[in-house]
Amino acid sequence: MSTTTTASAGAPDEELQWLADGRRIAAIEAISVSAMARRLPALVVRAFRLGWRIDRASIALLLTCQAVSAVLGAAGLFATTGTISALFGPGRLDDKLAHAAPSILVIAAAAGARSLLAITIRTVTIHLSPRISREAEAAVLRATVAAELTAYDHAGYNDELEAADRGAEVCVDIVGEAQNLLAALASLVGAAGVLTVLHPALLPLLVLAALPQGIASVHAARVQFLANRAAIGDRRIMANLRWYIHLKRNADQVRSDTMGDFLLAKYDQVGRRLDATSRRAARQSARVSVIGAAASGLGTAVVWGAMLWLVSTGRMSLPRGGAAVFALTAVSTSLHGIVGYGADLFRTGMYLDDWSSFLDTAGGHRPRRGTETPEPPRRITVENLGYAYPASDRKALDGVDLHVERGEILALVGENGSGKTTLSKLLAGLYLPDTGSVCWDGRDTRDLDPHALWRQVAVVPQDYARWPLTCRENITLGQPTAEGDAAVLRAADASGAADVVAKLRRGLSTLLAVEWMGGEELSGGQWQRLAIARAFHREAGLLVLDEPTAALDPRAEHRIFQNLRAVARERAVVLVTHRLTNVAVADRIVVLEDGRILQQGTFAELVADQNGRFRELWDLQNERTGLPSQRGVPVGENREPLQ
Ligand SMILES: Nc1ncnc2c1ncn2[C@@H]1O[C@H](COP(=O)(O)OP(=O)(O)OP(=O)(O)O)[C@@H](O)[C@H]1O
Repeated sequence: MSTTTTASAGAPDEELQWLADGRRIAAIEAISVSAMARRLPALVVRAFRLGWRIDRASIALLLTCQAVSAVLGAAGLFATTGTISALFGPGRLDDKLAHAAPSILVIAAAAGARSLLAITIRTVTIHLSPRISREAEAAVLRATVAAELTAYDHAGYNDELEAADRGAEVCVDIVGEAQNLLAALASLVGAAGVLTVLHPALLPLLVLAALPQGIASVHAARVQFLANRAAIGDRRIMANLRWYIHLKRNADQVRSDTMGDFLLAKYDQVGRRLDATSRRAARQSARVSVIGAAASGLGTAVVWGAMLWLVSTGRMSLPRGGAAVFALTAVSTSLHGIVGYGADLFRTGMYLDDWSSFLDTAGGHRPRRGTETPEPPRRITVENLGYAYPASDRKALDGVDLHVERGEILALVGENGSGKTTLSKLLAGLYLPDTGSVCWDGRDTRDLDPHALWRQVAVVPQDYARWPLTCRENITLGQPTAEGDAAVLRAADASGAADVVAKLRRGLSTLLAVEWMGGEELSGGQWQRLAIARAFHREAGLLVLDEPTAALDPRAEHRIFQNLRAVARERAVVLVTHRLTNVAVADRIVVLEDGRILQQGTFAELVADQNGRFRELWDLQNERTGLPSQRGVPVGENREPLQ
């Protein structure tokens, strides 16, 4: 039994879990209901400010419509009370009707004008909201693109990114909700004025009656938000599982490995965890809402009772009592509106907090490096380099010293996890060292402007991107050189991608995207040829090739390594590969083990070192191919069981 198996025996399997920043979740949970209510004005301002940045005219129009509508609402209500007083007052019926006619006209005109204003407000909001959402999404995209690559390795970053995406999605609602809240507030002011004129005691009573409902609604909104926030992780895991199951790249394995039921069971397991969270939240928010509604119902009964008492004891005349019924209904509708819309706005505001706090977080990962612009490097020097991934307590690289020069091919070899890819990323300035240094012509990568540095870097990563763009754009990456297609075709020729281009329906102009996006699909090796072509096309001083020929056929692979010497003439080339026959092309080979350099030298030197790791790996590879071993012993006669 291996050590690993012994160590893990008896321990329960780890479950899928989404890594979140615990401090942020705790801060969200600590927000009290009263703090939430106090934030409402700030949220309204924020909604309009967001809109203001995008379309000032629309926001100005919305605010004007809102104000005019409020004034008309108050005028209508005044006219209503005037009409009721006239109709219920003493005198002959035709006199009363004549007296009420102007008020009725005002009511009709105000109602008509308010309808028109409501249509205008709705139209402008519909037009404005998606643009706000798009702007919010674009802000998230800009922030992620501008952040350091290491941001993705920090616990909580992906969680916040996810929450920010959700925040950007709901931004579409915020202007509408702020509008509704303002409209309800404006109606309240008008109706409250009328009610106070009728009797000063009614308004405070009504506000008291609505208060419990208000508190309960905001409380329920908070519970709902926290539940949604807590469920983000599980939702994200489910989305990822769905993606793994759907993905065309995995579809054959899901079938041939008969994994469907197993994966669906995993999906279901996370789903049940999610259901439990939602159930808890629904129960909690229902409890709060019931208490709020009961208290509010009781309060409303008290208000109506008070009004009846005022009328029956002659403290308020009957016509005034009739008018007060209207005013009371208007005030209570407005109050309920304020409570409901306020709770909506608050919930959206919390999502918006996620959005803006992610912009801050991503901002926190924005490169803090120098501003010097590097030339294509003549020599890259690595001294005492140490690096550990943020989420790991093990060093991926430790005490590494090496150099690579223009015109030179440096090969990095070593077993899986020995640190080759990490080292190549540090050479390319994608990561910065924790200790020691990486210097381009004597200048520390920490002091260089990152974008200027990356313009001097061409990378073929192990997992290269398959951009849903045209074939030409997949090679130029949207950055054509002055030579245009001539340079594209030259790079395609050197990488073997020219054969691929020749077979495409519209050559370089063919869209390369999965079928459902209207493009042609390539094979894995064809994509890899394009990935190499894009690196050859880039006018960069450092070329990093990380397993660049893993998917290539022998002829294509041969061509790449034949051309590599010519490509290296004007560049420093770093080649990472497990195929040791390919590293014969390198000027120097560095063998890594557990993040440290174990050996370095030329191919001939390393093969000649009978006891070295390179020679061991070389023999193992040759054994498998059945080629005569470099020790001169035919492999077939020297087989030992591989561990
Ligand atoms: N994003 C990451 N977060 C945490 N640890 C990582 C991360 N990427 C790599 N590692 C760890 O760093 C070590 C070096 O990884 P690296 O990818 O550099 O190895 P490699 O030599 O390129 O491996 P391979 O031959 O399999 O490509 C490994 O132990 C790996 O587990």
